[in-house]
Amino acid sequence: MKVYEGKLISKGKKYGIIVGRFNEFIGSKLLSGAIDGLKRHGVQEDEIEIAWVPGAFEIPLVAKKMAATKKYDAVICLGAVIRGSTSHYDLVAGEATKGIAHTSLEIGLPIIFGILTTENIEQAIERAGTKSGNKGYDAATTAIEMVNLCEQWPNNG
Ligand SMILES: Nc1c(NC[C@H](O)[C@H](O)[C@H](O)CO)[nH]c(=O)[nH]c1=O
Ligand SMILES: CC(=O)[C@@H](O)COP(=O)(O)O
Repeated sequence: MKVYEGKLISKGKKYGIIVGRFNEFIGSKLLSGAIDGLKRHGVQEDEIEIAWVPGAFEIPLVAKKMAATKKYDAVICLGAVIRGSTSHYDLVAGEATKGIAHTSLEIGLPIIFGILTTENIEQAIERAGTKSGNKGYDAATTAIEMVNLCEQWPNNG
């Protein structure tokens, strides 16, 4: 029986990070967590490139542009969509999710979903480096694992 696994160590791989500026104080904590997660698993500073976008809705387009360059082995998407009092939350969260999934499948590159979608600010704070960990860090380790896993079936989209 052959079992495929992606190791949690990075050597010579490049990572693009996209972070939404909306709810910036959460986004910047996710970004710090992601950088920490990459560096702790062997990624060098010059192997990381970061793009800030206005909000989560803009993340898929920039993910597609970054992925299309073939310069990165994975792209990590970070942001925080926090429910307000209108239907805006569902639209922004839904489009960001769909866009990221679609782009990842279309281009055949790991594009990691590290966007918080929370009912309130407390839930977001809990997931941005307090009691529920840091989802940016988790997104970084997911990216490394997926890069190593996907390398086992090269050049087939
Ligand atoms: N409400 C949130 C947004 N809204 C902004 C959109 O993402 C977008 O920038 C705007 O509609 C212009 O196209 N973005 C978040 O990331 N988080 C939110 O809670
Ligand atoms: C998730 C959002 O878009 C949110 O900030 C919008 O809040 P509201 O629905 O109260 O306009």
